[in-house]
Amino acid sequence: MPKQKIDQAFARVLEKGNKAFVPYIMAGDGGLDKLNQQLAFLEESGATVVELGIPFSDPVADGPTIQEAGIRALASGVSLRDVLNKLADTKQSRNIPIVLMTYINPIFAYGVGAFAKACDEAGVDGLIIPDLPLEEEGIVVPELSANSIALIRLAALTSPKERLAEIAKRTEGFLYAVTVTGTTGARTQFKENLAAHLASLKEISNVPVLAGFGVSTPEHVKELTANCDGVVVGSRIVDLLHQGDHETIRELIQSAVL
Ligand SMILES: O=P(O)(O)OC[C@@H](O)[C@@H](O)c1c[nH]c2ccccc12
Repeated sequence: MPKQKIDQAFARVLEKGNKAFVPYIMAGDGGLDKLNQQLAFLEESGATVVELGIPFSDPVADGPTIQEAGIRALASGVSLRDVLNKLADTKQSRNIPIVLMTYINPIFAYGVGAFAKACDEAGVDGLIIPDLPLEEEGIVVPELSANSIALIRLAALTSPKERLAEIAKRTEGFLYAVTVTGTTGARTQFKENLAAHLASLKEISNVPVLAGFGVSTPEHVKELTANCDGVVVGSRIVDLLHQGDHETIRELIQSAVL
């Protein structure tokens, strides 16, 4: 029951009074051979769930750091199919839930039914599809549900109240609260009214609310988790992993622990 695996992972962390930490890495950055080792390192370091990006040629939601990681991964010839095969081969060696981040196009190219089945076989627990609006998600939801794969919805800062309510109602696993307007990438400061925005999402969500986009320091983690259940950190982790700075990654993950 993959969906439940995500729910249980969050419950375990939150019950202890800690906050959830979801690192994002780009699959195939550094070579696909490294993937299993990278996932093991994140699991050991205390990550709650891992968000694994699929390299894509047209990453419209991504800023420079993740675009470059995608270019490195594509240059080494990594495809969605390769990532799913690698995850399936190494499934027994990990416990941490895996959420794939991919745009809708590679899913179409794969075939929605075949993709959902391959995700299940690979031990994928959830999906983030940033360019799939609520109105269009009917094209994937039945196949994902049939394979117990959670679809994590994104709440934009600019969404009107009624839309946020619908997103909160439908999301599975967690609610991804996007903290900025714009693309992914480390930032230095957040909007003043962000705390209130996160608190209002907490009120309407039945699942954990995680803040992501721009989170890059332990101070950010503390600041944001005062009003939500955890954080997603992408660009900063991608950078540190590329530099081989495992110690700083570990410290960042541990900043979510009380
Ligand atoms: O890189 P940042 O600013 O830390 O943001 C998280 C992010 O990288 C990760 O969740 C992500 C990567 N690509 C995305 C596309 C859409 C939504 C989310 C993502």
